[in-house]
Parts: sequence; structure tokens; C-alpha cells
Amino acid sequence: MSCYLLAGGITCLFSLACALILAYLDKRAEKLLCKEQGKTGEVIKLTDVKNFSSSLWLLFVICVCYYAAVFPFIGLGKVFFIEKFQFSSQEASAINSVVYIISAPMSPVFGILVDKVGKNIIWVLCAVITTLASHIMLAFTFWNPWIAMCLLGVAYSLLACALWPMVAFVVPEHQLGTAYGFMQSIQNLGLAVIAIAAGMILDTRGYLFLEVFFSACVSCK
Ligand SMILES: C[C@H](NC(=O)[C@@H](N)CCCCN)C(=O)O
Repeated sequence: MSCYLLAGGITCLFSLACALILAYLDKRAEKLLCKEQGKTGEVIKLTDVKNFSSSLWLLFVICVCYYAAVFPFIGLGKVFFIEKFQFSSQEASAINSVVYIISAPMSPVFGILVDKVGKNIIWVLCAVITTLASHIMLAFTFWNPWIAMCLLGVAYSLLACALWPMVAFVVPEHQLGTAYGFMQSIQNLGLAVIAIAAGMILDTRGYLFLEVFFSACVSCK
């Protein structure tokens, strides 16, 4: 356990060092470009939230419902693969992490694709349909679960590249930080509630019902 804590501590320190370097580079760019950042003349208030458009609120809803079918599922995934597919503990950990492993190389590729082609909503729809297909496979078939998890990894990477930048399409630049802050906050609030609900469903109804619940979350959006 202490080894995991040490690894976590080291990554936190590394992240802090990167943030400090970024702050320095940002300040330097500001000086070189003779720009005073954040001084656009626009006044930023927490009450800006009242003026958020319905499109932005819809993006928040999509964000909560989509990620509800990914993060809590991965949280409970290890036991799912052990129970349903009789995987060993090691195999179950490996398949559970494949979503993030795929996301690491694929996200930049999808990012470039989305930037080149545009049509973010279409990509979001493709990602949602693929995620739904992957949950249905896991719930109702005994097909090799690596197929479903790899699909989920691809869909998860694509969704992030298409959904998050859409905030910038519907929010003026001076409110972007506020909008992303709210998106993150609402996402985490939703995830907290859904993780509790998912745990209760698992305890009382089992994995099939839980998979149906996750499929319903993706379909909602
Ligand atoms: C880009 C998006 N990020 C998030 O949803 C973060 N709020 C949480 C990241 C947690 C990563 N396991 C994403 O990951 O798609």
C-alpha cells in the first residue's frame, strides 16, 4: 500500500512542478506579447451562471450522463469481470485499465480529427452509440469482453475530444473558465450520486441490472 501512496505522492509533485513551469511560461508569454492576461474589460461574476445558455446546460447534462456510464463502471469493473467472466484478479485489473490505455495514444489522434473535420455533435453521437453498444455487449452476451472494453476506450477518447471543446462554441471567451468550472463541478456531483446508486444496485440487484442502469444513463443523454 505504501508503495501506491509513494507513487501517488510522486505524481502529485511532478504535476506541481509542471504547473509551476506552465505558470512561468505563461507569465513570460504575457510579457513577450505585451499582453495583460485576464484584462479584457469584461467583468466576471459568479452570477454569470444565470446567463448560461440552454445549450451549455445541455452539455453539462450530456457530460454527467455519459461519464456516469464510464467512471463508476470502471470503479466496479474489476469484480464484474471476475464474477461474470471468471477472470483472475490480474486479468480483471488489466481489462479494467484498457479504457485509459487506449485513451492515451488515441486522444491526440481524435483531437486532430475533430479539429480537422469539425461536426462535434456527430462525433459525440458516434461515441455515445459505441458506448451503448459496448455496455449492451457486456450486459447481455458472453462475447470476449476485451472487444467491448476496447470499443469503450475508443468511444471514451472520442467523446472527450468532441464534447469538452464544444463549451467554447456556446460561451463567450471571458466566461470559459467559469463554464468549465461548473461543468467539472456538476460532473463530479452527478458522479458522486451515481456511484452511490450504482453500488446500491449492485448490492441489491446484481451486475445485469447494473449494466442496464449504465446503458440507461448513456441513452438518457
Ligand atoms: C476530459 C475528461 N475529464 C474529466 O472528465 C475529468 N473531469 C475527470 C478525469 C478523470 C479521469 N479518470 C475525460 O476524462 O474524458
